[in-house]
Amino acid sequence: KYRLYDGVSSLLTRCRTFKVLVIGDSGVGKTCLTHRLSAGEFPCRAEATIGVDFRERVLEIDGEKIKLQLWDTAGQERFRKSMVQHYYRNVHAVLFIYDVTCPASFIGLTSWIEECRQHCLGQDIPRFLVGNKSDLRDTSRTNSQVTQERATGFAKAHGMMFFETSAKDPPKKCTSGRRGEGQVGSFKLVNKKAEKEAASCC
Ligand SMILES: Nc1nc2c(ncn2[C@@H]2O[C@H](COP(=O)(O)OP(=O)(O)OP(=O)(O)O)[C@@H](O)[C@H]2O)c(=O)[nH]1
Repeated sequence: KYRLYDGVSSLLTRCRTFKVLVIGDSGVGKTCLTHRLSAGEFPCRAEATIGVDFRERVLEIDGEKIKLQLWDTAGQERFRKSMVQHYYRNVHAVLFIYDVTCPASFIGLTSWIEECRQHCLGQDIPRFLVGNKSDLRDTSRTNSQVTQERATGFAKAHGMMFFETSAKDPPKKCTSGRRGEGQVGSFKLVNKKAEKEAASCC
């Protein structure tokens, strides 16, 4: 039986939900990143996503509880198929993920941008470029990796905020607790202009 108490308590616990779409080539680490964001740890094993997996993270921003609903989508075409149109419905933000040690996954971003265009994703929807696996970055082998300069230029050209991170070994959190100082949670902001924008939006 539905009681008044249940109604009031569900009203009190309800919070605004934001749908965040996570896209990128297969193997770039979408599952591991969303797992890190929701559970705070690197999963002990990750299998190829089929269709979509959902994870959640509740944040408190300026005293208000906000729920991020992370849509971890399959990078492999054969596991996406007819579901794609559902991914793009009522999206609040998109994370474009690539692997910093895999230039092909960076080049592949153009087809993910094209997919967004085909599904009429509005230009007003915030887009974030995320270079994952920074723990594997080898500074002596810049040719076989995606440099931060290259990614910064790409992000600027496509109106995205750019972060580099590692689901496995994330950069240390900002200790001062203030925003816009180069890090947002365990994501490291690379673009200075974006840094200012982040200070005003999160
Ligand atoms: N070293 C390192 N390995 C990572 C990191 N993130 C993911 N991996 C590894 O990369 C592989 C692929 O990770 P997934 O999270 O399954 O990749 P995905 O993008 O979800 O792949 P699909 O589901 O096929 O689209 C796994 O072996 C992970 O352990 C990271 O930050 N650092």
